[in-house]
Amino acid sequence: MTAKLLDGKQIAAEIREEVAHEVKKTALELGRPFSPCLVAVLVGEDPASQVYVRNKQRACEKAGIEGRTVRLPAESTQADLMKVVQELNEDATVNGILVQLPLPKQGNGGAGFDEREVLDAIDPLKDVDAFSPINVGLLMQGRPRFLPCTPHGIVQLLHRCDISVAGKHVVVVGRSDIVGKPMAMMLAGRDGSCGREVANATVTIAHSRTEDLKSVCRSADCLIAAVGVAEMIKGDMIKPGAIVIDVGINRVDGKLVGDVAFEEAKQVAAAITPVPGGVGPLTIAMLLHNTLLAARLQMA
Ligand SMILES: Nc1nc(=O)c2c([nH]1)NC[C@@H]1CN(c3ccc(C(=O)N[C@@H](CCC(=O)O)C(=O)O)cc3)C=[N+]21
Repeated sequence: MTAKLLDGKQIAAEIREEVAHEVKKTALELGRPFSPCLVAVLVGEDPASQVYVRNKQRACEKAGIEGRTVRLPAESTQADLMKVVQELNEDATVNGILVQLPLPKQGNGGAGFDEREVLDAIDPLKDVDAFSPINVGLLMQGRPRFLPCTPHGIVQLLHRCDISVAGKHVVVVGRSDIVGKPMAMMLAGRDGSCGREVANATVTIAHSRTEDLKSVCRSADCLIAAVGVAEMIKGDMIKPGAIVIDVGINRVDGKLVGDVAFEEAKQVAAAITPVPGGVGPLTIAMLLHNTLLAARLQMA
Protein backbone atom coordinates (compact mmCIF):
# COMPACT_ATOMS: atom_id res chain seq x y z
CA MET A 1 0.00 0.00 0.00
CA THR A 2 1.31 3.43 -0.74
CA ALA A 3 0.44 6.61 1.10
CA LYS A 4 -2.27 8.99 0.05
CA LEU A 5 -0.79 12.23 -1.31
CA LEU A 6 -1.89 15.33 0.55
CA ASP A 7 -2.24 17.88 -2.24
CA GLY A 8 -1.07 21.15 -0.71
CA LYS A 9 -1.09 22.86 -4.05
CA GLN A 10 -4.77 22.12 -4.60
CA ILE A 11 -5.76 23.20 -1.08
CA ALA A 12 -3.66 26.35 -1.43
CA ALA A 13 -5.55 27.18 -4.62
CA GLU A 14 -8.85 26.80 -2.75
CA ILE A 15 -7.68 29.09 0.05
CA ARG A 16 -6.41 31.70 -2.41
CA GLU A 17 -9.79 31.52 -4.14
CA GLU A 18 -11.51 32.15 -0.79
CA VAL A 19 -9.24 35.13 -0.11
CA ALA A 20 -9.98 36.53 -3.58
CA HIS A 21 -13.70 36.15 -2.90
CA GLU A 22 -13.43 37.88 0.48
CA VAL A 23 -11.47 40.76 -1.06
CA LYS A 24 -14.21 41.28 -3.68
CA LYS A 25 -16.95 40.99 -1.08
CA THR A 26 -15.27 43.55 1.17
CA ALA A 27 -15.03 46.01 -1.73
CA LEU A 28 -18.78 45.58 -2.37
CA GLU A 29 -19.61 46.09 1.30
CA LEU A 30 -17.45 49.19 1.48
CA GLY A 31 -18.80 50.50 -1.83
CA ARG A 32 -15.29 51.51 -2.86
CA PRO A 33 -12.19 49.86 -4.28
CA PHE A 34 -10.46 47.59 -1.76
CA SER A 35 -7.09 46.02 -2.45
CA PRO A 36 -4.96 45.01 0.52
CA CYS A 37 -1.29 45.78 0.01
CA LEU A 38 1.59 43.47 0.94
CA VAL A 39 5.19 44.65 0.71
CA ALA A 40 8.06 42.17 0.69
CA VAL A 41 11.47 43.55 1.57
CA LEU A 42 14.19 41.62 -0.25
CA VAL A 43 17.80 42.29 0.70
CA GLY A 44 20.41 40.93 -1.73
CA GLU A 45 19.97 38.51 -4.59
CA ASP A 46 19.64 35.02 -3.13
CA PRO A 47 18.09 32.98 -5.99
CA ALA A 48 15.73 30.97 -3.75
CA SER A 49 14.44 34.17 -2.13
CA GLN A 50 13.89 35.69 -5.55
CA VAL A 51 11.78 32.71 -6.62
CA TYR A 52 9.73 32.86 -3.45
CA VAL A 53 9.11 36.60 -3.72
CA ARG A 54 8.13 36.21 -7.37
CA ASN A 55 5.67 33.38 -6.57
CA LYS A 56 4.18 35.45 -3.79
CA GLN A 57 3.79 38.46 -6.10
CA ARG A 58 1.90 36.36 -8.65
CA ALA A 59 -0.35 34.86 -5.99
CA CYS A 60 -1.16 38.35 -4.70
CA GLU A 61 -2.25 39.63 -8.09
CA LYS A 62 -4.64 36.73 -8.61
CA ALA A 63 -6.24 37.33 -5.22
CA GLY A 64 -6.82 41.05 -5.74
CA ILE A 65 -3.99 41.94 -3.38
CA GLU A 66 -1.41 44.50 -4.36
CA GLY A 67 2.01 42.87 -4.04
CA ARG A 68 5.03 45.14 -3.95
CA THR A 69 8.70 44.34 -3.49
CA VAL A 70 11.27 46.71 -2.01
CA ARG A 71 14.76 45.63 -3.07
CA LEU A 72 17.89 46.58 -1.18
CA PRO A 73 21.44 45.68 -2.18
CA ALA A 74 23.19 43.01 -0.08
CA GLU A 75 25.69 45.68 0.99
CA SER A 76 23.01 47.78 2.72
CA THR A 77 23.50 48.73 6.35
CA GLN A 78 21.29 47.83 9.30
CA ALA A 79 20.25 51.50 9.40
CA ASP A 80 19.17 51.39 5.72
CA LEU A 81 16.98 48.38 6.41
CA MET A 82 15.54 49.84 9.63
CA LYS A 83 14.65 53.01 7.73
CA VAL A 84 12.75 51.02 5.09
CA VAL A 85 10.79 49.20 7.79
CA GLN A 86 9.95 52.48 9.55
CA GLU A 87 8.72 54.02 6.31
CA LEU A 88 6.52 51.01 5.57
CA ASN A 89 5.15 51.11 9.14
CA GLU A 90 4.16 54.73 8.64
CA ASP A 91 2.77 54.30 5.11
CA ALA A 92 -1.01 53.99 5.51
CA THR A 93 -1.32 52.40 2.04
CA VAL A 94 0.73 49.40 3.22
CA ASN A 95 -1.20 46.70 5.11
CA GLY A 96 1.34 43.90 5.40
CA ILE A 97 5.13 43.86 5.69
CA LEU A 98 7.36 40.84 5.19
CA VAL A 99 11.15 41.00 5.46
CA GLN A 100 12.44 38.02 3.53
CA LEU A 101 14.68 35.76 5.62
CA PRO A 102 17.49 34.87 5.85
CA LEU A 103 19.14 38.27 5.50
CA PRO A 104 22.46 38.10 3.60
CA LYS A 105 25.41 37.22 5.85
CA GLN A 106 27.78 39.72 4.22
CA GLY A 107 25.45 42.70 4.74
CA ASN A 108 25.79 45.63 7.13
CA GLY A 109 29.43 46.30 6.31
CA GLY A 110 30.38 42.64 6.70
CA ALA A 111 29.03 42.44 10.26
CA GLY A 112 25.73 40.85 9.16
CA PHE A 113 22.27 42.17 9.96
CA ASP A 114 20.62 42.07 13.37
CA GLU A 115 17.57 40.10 12.28
CA ARG A 116 15.86 40.37 15.66
CA GLU A 117 16.05 44.17 15.67
CA VAL A 118 14.45 44.26 12.21
CA LEU A 119 11.60 41.90 13.12
CA ASP A 120 11.02 43.72 16.41
CA ALA A 121 10.58 46.97 14.47
CA ILE A 122 7.74 45.76 12.23
CA ASP A 123 4.36 47.20 13.28
CA PRO A 124 2.59 44.21 14.92
CA LEU A 125 -0.60 45.12 13.05
CA LYS A 126 1.29 44.75 9.73
CA ASP A 127 3.29 41.71 10.78
CA VAL A 128 1.79 39.16 8.38
CA ASP A 129 4.56 36.62 9.10
CA ALA A 130 3.61 36.76 12.80
CA PHE A 131 7.30 36.93 13.78
CA SER A 132 7.06 40.01 16.01
CA PRO A 133 7.20 39.41 19.78
CA ILE A 134 3.66 40.69 20.28
CA ASN A 135 2.20 38.26 17.79
CA VAL A 136 4.30 35.37 19.08
CA GLY A 137 3.13 36.21 22.61
CA LEU A 138 -0.53 36.37 21.60
CA LEU A 139 -0.21 32.95 19.99
CA MET A 140 1.44 31.51 23.11
CA GLN A 141 -1.48 32.78 25.16
CA GLY A 142 -3.99 31.14 22.83
CA ARG A 143 -5.42 34.40 21.49
CA PRO A 144 -3.59 34.81 18.20
CA ARG A 145 -3.93 37.81 15.93
CA PHE A 146 -1.90 36.54 12.96
CA LEU A 147 -0.93 32.89 12.80
CA PRO A 148 2.49 32.15 11.30
CA CYS A 149 1.98 31.12 7.67
CA THR A 150 3.66 27.72 7.47
CA PRO A 151 2.16 26.15 10.62
CA HIS A 152 -1.20 27.71 9.80
CA GLY A 153 -1.00 26.20 6.32
CA ILE A 154 -0.40 22.78 7.89
CA VAL A 155 -3.39 23.23 10.22
CA GLN A 156 -5.53 24.08 7.19
CA LEU A 157 -4.20 21.07 5.28
CA LEU A 158 -5.02 18.67 8.12
CA HIS A 159 -8.44 20.22 8.64
CA ARG A 160 -9.40 20.22 4.97
CA CYS A 161 -8.18 16.62 4.53
CA ASP A 162 -10.35 15.59 7.51
CA ILE A 163 -7.35 14.51 9.54
CA SER A 164 -7.84 14.89 13.28
CA VAL A 165 -4.84 14.89 15.59
CA ALA A 166 -6.94 15.25 18.76
CA GLY A 167 -5.53 12.99 21.46
CA LYS A 168 -2.88 11.69 19.04
CA HIS A 169 0.85 11.86 19.34
CA VAL A 170 2.36 14.48 17.05
CA VAL A 171 6.13 14.68 16.81
CA VAL A 172 7.48 17.93 15.43
CA VAL A 173 11.11 17.54 14.37
CA GLY A 174 12.66 21.01 14.50
CA ARG A 175 12.37 23.81 17.04
CA SER A 176 12.62 26.95 14.91
CA ASP A 177 10.74 30.12 15.81
CA ILE A 178 9.20 30.07 12.33
CA VAL A 179 7.84 26.52 12.18
CA GLY A 180 8.66 24.05 14.98
CA LYS A 181 7.78 26.11 18.04
CA PRO A 182 4.53 27.68 16.80
CA MET A 183 3.44 24.41 15.16
CA ALA A 184 3.75 22.58 18.46
CA MET A 185 1.77 25.24 20.34
CA MET A 186 -1.01 25.32 17.77
CA LEU A 187 -1.52 21.55 17.72
CA ALA A 188 -1.31 21.20 21.51
CA GLY A 189 -3.85 23.97 22.10
CA ARG A 190 -7.39 23.63 23.36
CA ASP A 191 -10.21 23.51 20.81
CA GLY A 192 -10.51 26.89 19.21
CA SER A 193 -7.49 28.41 20.89
CA CYS A 194 -6.05 28.92 17.44
CA GLY A 195 -9.45 29.61 15.96
CA ARG A 196 -9.23 26.23 14.25
CA GLU A 197 -10.53 22.72 14.71
CA VAL A 198 -7.11 21.10 14.62
CA ALA A 199 -6.01 20.92 18.25
CA ASN A 200 -5.76 18.80 21.38
CA ALA A 201 -2.76 16.80 20.20
CA THR A 202 -0.10 15.39 22.48
CA VAL A 203 2.98 17.06 21.09
CA THR A 204 6.68 16.23 21.31
CA ILE A 205 9.29 18.62 19.96
CA ALA A 206 12.34 16.68 18.77
CA HIS A 207 15.54 18.19 17.39
CA SER A 208 19.18 17.58 16.51
CA ARG A 209 20.09 16.73 20.12
CA THR A 210 17.23 14.30 20.70
CA GLU A 211 18.49 10.90 21.85
CA ASP A 212 17.20 8.02 19.77
CA LEU A 213 15.38 10.23 17.32
CA LYS A 214 14.28 7.14 15.41
CA SER A 215 12.22 5.74 18.32
CA VAL A 216 10.71 9.13 19.06
CA CYS A 217 9.69 9.58 15.42
CA ARG A 218 8.37 6.02 15.23
CA SER A 219 6.00 6.76 18.09
CA ALA A 220 4.33 9.55 16.10
CA ASP A 221 0.83 9.20 14.72
CA CYS A 222 1.62 12.41 12.87
CA LEU A 223 5.20 13.34 12.07
CA ILE A 224 6.03 16.90 11.06
CA ALA A 225 9.53 17.31 9.64
CA ALA A 226 10.93 20.84 9.79
CA VAL A 227 14.67 20.41 10.14
CA GLY A 228 16.10 21.73 6.90
CA VAL A 229 18.20 18.65 6.18
CA ALA A 230 17.45 16.92 2.88
CA GLU A 231 15.79 13.48 3.24
CA MET A 232 16.81 13.09 6.87
CA ILE A 233 13.62 11.28 7.87
CA LYS A 234 13.93 7.74 6.53
CA GLY A 235 11.21 5.14 6.03
CA ASP A 236 12.22 3.20 9.16
CA MET A 237 11.65 6.32 11.30
CA ILE A 238 7.94 6.33 10.47
CA LYS A 239 5.20 4.41 12.24
CA PRO A 240 3.20 2.36 9.72
CA GLY A 241 0.00 4.25 8.96
CA ALA A 242 1.27 7.62 10.21
CA ILE A 243 0.53 11.02 8.68
CA VAL A 244 3.74 12.64 7.43
CA ILE A 245 4.04 16.38 6.83
CA ASP A 246 7.23 17.50 5.10
CA VAL A 247 8.10 21.16 5.64
CA GLY A 248 11.58 20.93 4.09
CA ILE A 249 12.52 22.87 0.97
CA ASN A 250 16.07 21.75 0.09
CA ARG A 251 17.73 22.25 -3.24
CA VAL A 252 19.87 19.23 -4.13
CA ASP A 253 21.53 19.17 -7.59
CA GLY A 254 19.00 21.70 -8.80
CA LYS A 255 16.10 19.54 -7.60
CA LEU A 256 13.72 20.38 -4.76
CA VAL A 257 13.59 17.74 -2.02
CA GLY A 258 12.01 17.71 1.41
CA ASP A 259 13.29 16.66 4.84
CA VAL A 260 11.64 13.26 4.31
CA ALA A 261 12.99 10.47 2.09
CA PHE A 262 9.79 10.49 0.09
CA GLU A 263 10.02 7.21 -1.83
CA GLU A 264 10.70 5.20 1.35
CA ALA A 265 8.23 7.13 3.45
CA LYS A 266 5.31 6.68 1.11
CA GLN A 267 5.61 2.89 1.45
CA VAL A 268 5.02 3.22 5.21
CA ALA A 269 2.83 6.26 5.84
CA ALA A 270 -0.94 6.47 5.41
CA ALA A 271 -0.68 9.98 3.99
CA ILE A 272 2.18 12.30 3.08
CA THR A 273 2.77 15.75 1.64
CA PRO A 274 4.95 15.93 -1.49
CA VAL A 275 7.77 18.41 -2.09
CA PRO A 276 7.19 20.45 -4.15
CA GLY A 277 3.41 20.85 -4.09
CA GLY A 278 2.87 20.28 -0.37
CA VAL A 279 3.45 22.75 2.44
CA GLY A 280 5.21 25.44 0.33
CA PRO A 281 2.15 26.61 -1.62
CA LEU A 282 0.11 26.67 1.61
CA THR A 283 2.60 29.07 3.18
CA ILE A 284 1.92 31.55 0.40
CA ALA A 285 -1.85 31.06 0.62
CA MET A 286 -1.81 31.82 4.36
CA LEU A 287 0.31 34.90 3.73
CA LEU A 288 -2.47 36.23 1.50
CA HIS A 289 -5.01 35.32 4.18
CA ASN A 290 -3.00 37.29 6.75
CA THR A 291 -2.69 40.28 4.43
CA LEU A 292 -6.47 40.43 4.07
CA LEU A 293 -6.81 40.13 7.85
CA ALA A 294 -4.25 42.94 8.32
CA ALA A 295 -6.15 45.24 5.97
CA ARG A 296 -9.37 44.55 7.90
CA LEU A 297 -7.73 45.15 11.28
CA GLN A 298 -6.34 48.45 10.07
CA MET A 299 -9.80 49.60 8.94
CA ALA A 300 -11.32 48.92 12.34
N1 LIG B 1 9.87 36.49 6.11
C1 LIG B 1 9.79 35.30 5.52
N2 LIG B 1 8.61 34.65 5.47
C2 LIG B 1 8.52 33.43 4.85
O1 LIG B 1 7.43 32.83 4.81
C3 LIG B 1 9.69 32.88 4.23
C4 LIG B 1 10.87 33.61 4.32
N3 LIG B 1 10.89 34.80 4.97
N4 LIG B 1 12.00 33.14 3.77
C5 LIG B 1 12.04 31.91 3.02
C6 LIG B 1 10.97 30.94 3.47
C7 LIG B 1 10.68 29.87 2.46
N5 LIG B 1 9.31 30.06 2.06
C8 LIG B 1 8.68 29.36 1.03
C9 LIG B 1 7.38 29.59 0.66
C10 LIG B 1 6.80 28.94 -0.41
C11 LIG B 1 7.49 28.00 -1.11
C12 LIG B 1 6.85 27.32 -2.26
O2 LIG B 1 5.85 27.73 -2.78
N6 LIG B 1 7.43 26.21 -2.73
C13 LIG B 1 6.95 25.47 -3.88
C14 LIG B 1 8.02 25.31 -4.92
C15 LIG B 1 8.71 26.56 -5.33
C16 LIG B 1 9.95 26.29 -6.17
O3 LIG B 1 9.82 25.64 -7.21
O4 LIG B 1 11.04 26.75 -5.76
C17 LIG B 1 6.49 24.11 -3.43
O5 LIG B 1 6.93 23.63 -2.38
O6 LIG B 1 5.71 23.49 -4.16
C18 LIG B 1 8.79 27.72 -0.75
C19 LIG B 1 9.37 28.39 0.32
C20 LIG B 1 8.80 31.13 2.75
N7 LIG B 1 9.69 31.66 3.57
